Amino acid sequence: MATMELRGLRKTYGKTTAVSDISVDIADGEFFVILGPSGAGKTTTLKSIAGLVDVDAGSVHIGGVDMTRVEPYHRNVAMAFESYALYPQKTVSENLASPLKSGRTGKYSSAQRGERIDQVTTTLGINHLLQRFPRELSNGQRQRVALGRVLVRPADVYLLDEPLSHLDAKLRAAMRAELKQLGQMSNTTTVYVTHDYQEALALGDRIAVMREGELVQIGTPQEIWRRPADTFVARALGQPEMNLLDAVVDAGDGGATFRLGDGSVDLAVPAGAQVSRGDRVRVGLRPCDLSVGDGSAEGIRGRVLLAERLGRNVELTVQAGGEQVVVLVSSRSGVGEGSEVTLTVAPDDIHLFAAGSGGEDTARLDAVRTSSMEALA
Ligand SMILES: Nc1ncnc2c1ncn2[C@@H]1O[C@H](COP(=O)(O)OP(=O)(O)OP(=O)(O)O)[C@@H](O)[C@H]1O
Repeated sequence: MATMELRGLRKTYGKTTAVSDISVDIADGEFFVILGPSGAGKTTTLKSIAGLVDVDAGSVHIGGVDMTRVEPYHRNVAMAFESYALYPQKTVSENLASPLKSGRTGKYSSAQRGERIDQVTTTLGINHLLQRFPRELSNGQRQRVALGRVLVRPADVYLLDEPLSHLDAKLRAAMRAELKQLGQMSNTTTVYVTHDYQEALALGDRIAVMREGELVQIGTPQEIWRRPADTFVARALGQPEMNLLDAVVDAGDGGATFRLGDGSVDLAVPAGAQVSRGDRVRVGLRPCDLSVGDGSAEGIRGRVLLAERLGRNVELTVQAGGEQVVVLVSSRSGVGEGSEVTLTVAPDDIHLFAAGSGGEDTARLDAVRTSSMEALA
């Protein structure tokens, strides 16, 4: 257990800046998730904490101690990689026991080792595999054993790099719950890297969204979901992605009207957004926040172009003015292709971003710095 402070971390590889300026305080026992697309710098950040890369600038403090130039072995940090390294000639049981026999963990009695292995194997659902050799495991099983090898070892900090990436969707969802429970039980500070927003929302005490080497927003799952700081964060959370519709404000101050394409839509301006008549904006609407009524109701009028079944839901693509709006409805709603519909949304679910040209990401107009960002300032 330990607090962790990262200050101004920077790592470049030739002309590539993998991590450009990362600062964050992570609390003792916190489950901290870094969410970002491929190449954002997530793994480099973890390796910087573990001491597996030499940072060009900045510092890493663990438990209040400056670890920036300390050898990885002396940091008391355990890291799980996406690739799953196991000893091929040892059984699963022996693979799990070996981290407890070496170095600073060598002090554990065999009873304590047994207890620890039991706890981790139960959580990861791998007790039945203990006598097998790695070659007798599926990729998903091997990944769980590799994760087990990291988690059996008591450490100040666990660094987990996409540890569920090789599991099928059902097992991933089950393991999310188990991992969360294990994190709470062991109360060990954990930094967890993923590009799966559902995993981030389910697991994180806080989430940092990363883009091109920088942390764009840090906040609780609720803060990041409710108030994404810009359109990049908004699009990173949710599948299908948030609709971003170009609009013009018809009347500012309070209940405004937006012109969407050639139609007008009454949408309340989110509290705190400074907009006036004539301003160009991007209105963000999550597909799951839109309700579909028949064409006679008030709201965004449109026609269903496409209805695609996704399990229990149907994804509708609605042509509304010059815009296409994606909506997620229950398959029982009975709305099909060609239907005339009206889309409505609760005022709280309207996100307003600055206008942009060429599709670049733009900032939230009612942006408030989240508590966690303020703590850093
Ligand atoms: N050893 C290296 N040599 C050169 N470039 C590197 C090296 N490691 C990482 N990079 C580059 O640094 C950037 C960040 O890489 P990193 O692996 O940290 O991203 P990531 O967010 O973990 O991506 P992924 O989700 O694909 O694992 C990328 O552009 C990558 O190509």
